[in-house]
Amino acid sequence: MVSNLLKGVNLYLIGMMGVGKTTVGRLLAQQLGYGFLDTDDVIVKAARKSINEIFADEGEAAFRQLESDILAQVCAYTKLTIATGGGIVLKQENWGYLRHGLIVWLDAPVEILLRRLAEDETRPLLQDSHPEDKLRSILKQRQSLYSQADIHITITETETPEQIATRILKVIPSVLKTQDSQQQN
Ligand SMILES: Nc1ncnc2c1ncn2[C@@H]1O[C@H](COP(=O)(O)OP(=O)(O)O)[C@@H](O)[C@H]1O
Ligand SMILES: O=C(O)C1=C[C@@H](OP(=O)(O)O)[C@@H](O)[C@H](O)C1
Ligand SMILES: [Mg+2]
Repeated sequence: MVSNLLKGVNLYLIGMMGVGKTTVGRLLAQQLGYGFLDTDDVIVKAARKSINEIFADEGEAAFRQLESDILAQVCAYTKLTIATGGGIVLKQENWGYLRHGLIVWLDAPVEILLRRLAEDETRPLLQDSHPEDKLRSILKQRQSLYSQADIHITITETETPEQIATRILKVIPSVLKTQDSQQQN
């Protein structure tokens, strides 16, 4: 069982908006018998405002601070799957928190992200006249940061959230083995 191997270590899902962190994270938590948290949800509940409202009223920098505060608090707990917001990788200090757990990068071509988010109005950074260009420039800025994850999963158009969760669970043992052997050296 993967959950026995993990010994309560948290899983953090990172990656671009629309890739499925929230959807797949919830399934992974169920399959592992873990709790599930989404940093955006925690922020919305605490602020009693939508992400759009926080960006509009307080600005992106204030949102990023709330995001870091949440991350600092959740890493005190174990047995959690945490879906992060796509921009969590931007702050260097966040990596110190993410590294408490196993970091999974969900990656997808921009075309897929764009199709999924075409009708979506809840991502303030995409409320732009050229959402495709915006997504490409955000990805360019973040790609090297996402690539610091422990696990890289590139999803395809037709893969269901269940199939993606299963694929992640399959690769976890090999990553844990590598980390164990690094610690012994
Ligand atoms: N594997 C998938 N196949 C099809 N649609 C998906 C898949 N994963 C997520 N979605 C859909 O894509 C949108 C974005 O998913 P979400 O989990 O909110 O992504 P993120 O948290 O990474 O922004 C949602 O409408 C969700 O239902
Ligand atoms: O990529 C980003 O900067 C953001 C991604 C969003 O979360 P999802 O990645 O869950 O869409 C949310 O945190 C906010 O709109 C900013
Ligand atoms: Mg999300």
